[in-house]
Amino acid sequence: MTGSATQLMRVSHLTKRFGEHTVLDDVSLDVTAGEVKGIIGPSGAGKSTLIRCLNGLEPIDAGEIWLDDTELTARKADMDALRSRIGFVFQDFNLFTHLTVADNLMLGLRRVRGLKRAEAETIARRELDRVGLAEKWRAYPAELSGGQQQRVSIARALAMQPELMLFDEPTSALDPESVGSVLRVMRELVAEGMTMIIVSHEMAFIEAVADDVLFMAEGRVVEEGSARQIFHEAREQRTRGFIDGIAAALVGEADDPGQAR
Ligand SMILES: Nc1ncnc2c1ncn2[C@@H]1O[C@H](COP(=O)(O)OP(=O)(O)OP(=O)(O)O)[C@@H](O)[C@H]1O
Repeated sequence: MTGSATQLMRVSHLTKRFGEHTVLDDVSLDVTAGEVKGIIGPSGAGKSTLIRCLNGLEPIDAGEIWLDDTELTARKADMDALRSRIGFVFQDFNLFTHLTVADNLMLGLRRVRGLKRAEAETIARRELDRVGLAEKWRAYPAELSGGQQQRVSIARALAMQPELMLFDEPTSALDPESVGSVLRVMRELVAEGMTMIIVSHEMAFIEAVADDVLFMAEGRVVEEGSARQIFHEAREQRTRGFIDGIAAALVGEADDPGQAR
């Protein structure tokens, strides 16, 4: 790939259709190493689909996705090798429910990275400790709260030592108390300089941590800019309407304490 040495991912002119429905329409974006990119937009904008395409979970119809100098979308791409460089955190955790936390964490290390049990265990314990759940080593996912399961899922992704972490609405399935615990772990990753793409409806969090924000609607990138620009000085009417709508909804919640989170 040409361009700056610090560029980690490049997405050019990506188009994705489900049948007749064009869900992503000519989407382009660049991610530099250490950058935190937030993706926001209304329901159905294509945010989750985009992030699934970036991890090779959805085939694309046109365009290219590059990770460093390797094309993810090439027909002969080694997807296992590429995916082990990209950590993915799903909305619904996606832990294996029949495996303990320990085995969830070690599975990729042993199967994909081919590590011996002792090596895998050292890494897995370190990552579980990092998300504050060392004591849950032998627990099963069902014995954990949603927030704890999501932190295990983050630890599992981190154990593979990814260069890039993708988060697809990581807190939207959680109760309000758990949201804070997951966002705290994510803030620590930001502080450590992890490269992250975060799809989230937690606007205050995105505004606080993102270097760059993409506002999407109907499968297109409507506007991209700094958090300050998107949240306070948006150029596009569509972006302003979305941000103002959220602000109005939050004021409504504050007026009605029964609805407030
Ligand atoms: N597997 C699928 N098959 C058919 N249509 C799909 C599929 N996945 C998503 N879609 C459609 O693609 C569009 C974009 O969905 P997507 O989940 O990417 O949006 P989103 O911006 O993440 O929305 P939300 O914020 O509600 O999660 C929607 O119209 C959705 O119905």
